[in-house]
Amino acid sequence: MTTATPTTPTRAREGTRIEVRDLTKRFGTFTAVDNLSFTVEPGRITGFLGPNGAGKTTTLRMLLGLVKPSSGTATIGDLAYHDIPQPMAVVGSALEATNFHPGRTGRDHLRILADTAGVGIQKVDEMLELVGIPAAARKRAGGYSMGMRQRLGLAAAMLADPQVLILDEPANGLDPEGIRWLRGFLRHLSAQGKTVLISSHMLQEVEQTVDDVVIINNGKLVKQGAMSDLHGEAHVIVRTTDLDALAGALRVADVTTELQDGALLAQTHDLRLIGDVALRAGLPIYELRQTTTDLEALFFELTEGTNRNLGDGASAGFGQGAAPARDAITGQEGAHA
Ligand SMILES: Nc1ncnc2c1ncn2[C@@H]1O[C@H](COP(=O)(O)OP(=O)(O)OP(=O)(O)O)[C@@H](O)[C@H]1O
Repeated sequence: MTTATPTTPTRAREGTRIEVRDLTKRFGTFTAVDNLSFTVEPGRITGFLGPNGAGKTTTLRMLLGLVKPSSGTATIGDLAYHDIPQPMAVVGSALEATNFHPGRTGRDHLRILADTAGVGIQKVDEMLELVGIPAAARKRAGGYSMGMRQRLGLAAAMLADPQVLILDEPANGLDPEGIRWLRGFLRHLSAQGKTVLISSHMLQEVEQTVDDVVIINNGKLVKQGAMSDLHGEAHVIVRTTDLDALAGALRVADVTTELQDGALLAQTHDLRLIGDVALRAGLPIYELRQTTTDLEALFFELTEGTNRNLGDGASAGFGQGAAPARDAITGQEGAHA
């Protein structure tokens, strides 16, 4: 049996993994990213989450070779971005939706990029079609809505059909229909085995889109895992006339319950089982539903109270974080890197 396995076919089969190991970025005395480690798997959509100023963009910029880490590594398919031979063919990224020259049409933007990436010009129209802005692409990007800029950014990222997609706040500025479209678009890509990493400062915004989450706060990892784990165990809330009688009947069916706000909270996700038990016990059902985790509350719990970007007296809501150390002139995070 031969042991010589060429690297590229193996990667193509297994997909390309993103690995962040002990990554730290200091801006002067301020630690924006603090010893961060996580992995992003191919064939899955991973949400990179954290409140404003948590260090998401800085991490993504280090992954894309735009900011030099103070220590640690960030690799894509085992290689640092600068070591990837044809990076645009491996990684597509959209970091800032506002980054387009306002006087240039969307189509011209893509043409220039296609040229740089050595991609045929026919790909430009194909991508514009794919992201749903073929008509708008003939207009100057300066007149684009935020949603249109997001779509153009996505088209640019996809031009060279990369294996890995890294998108900074791609849902920002999209209406509900746009978010639904984005979800379908990203699902399609992950189903092809592509590695998709998207950042967001709102868990709810991406909860139906992502398979996995990496949550950070103050530059540090708070949680990594499957989205389904965040939802926790499903329980059932059931309301009837005689809670004790139903609790007894459920105990016989091996379902434990506890009283909660005048209802029973049953340790199962099986609505039908509860309904059948109640029917057999001759008890009417007034309410029967699965409980769902309040993701906003969970996200708040994971990141609350300690947000370094919120000034005194500011409530720890999301979307309110100031970014005090951001470059005042360019607004670019990597400006001093
Ligand atoms: N070039 C820089 N110089 C100094 N501080 C910086 C620089 N770039 C980022 N920071 C600071 O690092 C912290 C992390 O910023 P970053 O933009 O990575 O956060 P984020 O999680 O992407 O936030 P947001 O959701 O607001 O985009 C912030 O406090 C920011 O002000």
